Amino acid sequence: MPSERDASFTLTSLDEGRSLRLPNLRATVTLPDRQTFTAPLGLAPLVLGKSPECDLVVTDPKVSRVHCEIRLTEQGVLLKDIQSRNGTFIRDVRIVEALLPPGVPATVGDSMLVVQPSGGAAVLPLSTRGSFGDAVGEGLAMRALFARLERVAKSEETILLLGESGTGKEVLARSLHQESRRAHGPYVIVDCGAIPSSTIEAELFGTVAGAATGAVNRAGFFEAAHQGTIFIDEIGEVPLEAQQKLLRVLEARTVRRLGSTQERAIDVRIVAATHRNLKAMVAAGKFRQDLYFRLSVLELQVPPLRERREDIPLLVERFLSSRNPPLRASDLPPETLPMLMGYEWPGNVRELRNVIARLVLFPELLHEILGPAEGYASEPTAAPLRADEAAKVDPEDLKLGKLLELSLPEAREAVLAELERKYATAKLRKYDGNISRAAEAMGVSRQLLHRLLDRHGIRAKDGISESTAARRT
Ligand SMILES: Nc1ncnc2c1ncn2[C@@H]1O[C@H](COP(=O)(O)OP(=O)(O)OP(=O)(O)O)[C@@H](O)[C@H]1O
Repeated sequence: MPSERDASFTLTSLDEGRSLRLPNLRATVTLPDRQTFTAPLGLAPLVLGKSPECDLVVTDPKVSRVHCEIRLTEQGVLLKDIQSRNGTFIRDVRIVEALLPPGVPATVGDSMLVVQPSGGAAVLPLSTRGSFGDAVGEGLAMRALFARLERVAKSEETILLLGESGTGKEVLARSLHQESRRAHGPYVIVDCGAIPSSTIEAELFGTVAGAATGAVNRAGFFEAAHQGTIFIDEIGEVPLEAQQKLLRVLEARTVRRLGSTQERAIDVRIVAATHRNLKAMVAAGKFRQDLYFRLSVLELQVPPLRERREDIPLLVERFLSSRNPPLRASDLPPETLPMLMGYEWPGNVRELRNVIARLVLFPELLHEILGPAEGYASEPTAAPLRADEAAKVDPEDLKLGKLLELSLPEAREAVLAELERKYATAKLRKYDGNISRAAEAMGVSRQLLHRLLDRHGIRAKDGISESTAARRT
């Protein structure tokens, strides 16, 4: 049996930190009836549990929905219980967090978990920089991603960025453009989640006068991106019919404006992104397989923030230093960083950026902001006030606290921003994350709601389970 420090069981840094030896490991769970569940363990940790959202789904009734996490580290395989009901055990000792020696069984529910090498190791190049364009990150996961981006930036290949909402796909796409040979050309962003499906083709490919009622001669986003880069965000939202035209553009590198027969040659580098599991959408008939294959030649996974907590201090410094006047982490209360490091970050880096902006104004809200009442996993808050009830609120009851230290315009903006955030969160919760229904109930357009969610780092509930699955596919 290999020793606990055997390199076949640890992440090992090579070439003075320029590459990483990644052993080929598998985690296998055997149920009492000998049924087995298995999954490869790579740089991304595996979450084990009964929930279909887990990476290693185990049907043992004594295993919790989310039971434990298995993570490969420089010290070995780290097994961490995630507050499971029946506990996680190594050699009959209940553990909170412990290194799991190779081949040694751990117990989860009535089942046995073993992690073992299964073939040769891979060597992953690591970036020696802690950034790629505007994106920062110094943990192994981001340095491995930056190394791949550095290599593909100069190529002309289409790139597909996958990852949960707020992980940084847009900032990476923009950085790819800046690091590419097209840096002096246009960079055009198309947010397919914010464009109504009825107009998406006109927006992408352009129109000629008379193509439809009121149509004018207009170039689409592809033409606008000529000699530059087009970033197609939320590509999973593109309707099937438009997907077919998109595939044709990707293959022929020509566009035909709606209503025209003329093909126009375009010279565009395509970067697409989605928080959805495109493979699952292909299986469900919602995304064309040929388009997926065309896009996924270079598929890069952007890890969620909870899997790279080591990047949090650097990101906090980045967000604070870009304020006016610039701040440092030491300007925040001392318990801030440990609390930020311990939070789950369902809205990822976007949520971190917004939390920092709020903490700068209201540091005393630390516990309220990062407490269990936030995020969609939490219970709904009390029903919002009706307009007639709101009118009865006595202004004398409002706690002004820190607001009194601000100018009136700043205080007004801070209060309105907070109201907007809580209102949108409550409405989305009520409509189970359905943007269209929430927007309708709020009396605003879907586009405005998208912008509002973006501003506050709120994540719509739809797609959460898909995106969790997307990390592993
Ligand atoms: N590694 C990073 N370094 C610095 N800033 C980052 C990083 N990742 C994300 N951000 C910031 O977090 C915010 C959200 O990032 P971004 O919009 O790129 O996420 P996204 O994955 O494209 O989200 P969505 O899927 O919702 O469109 C932006 O303000 C971005 O600048």
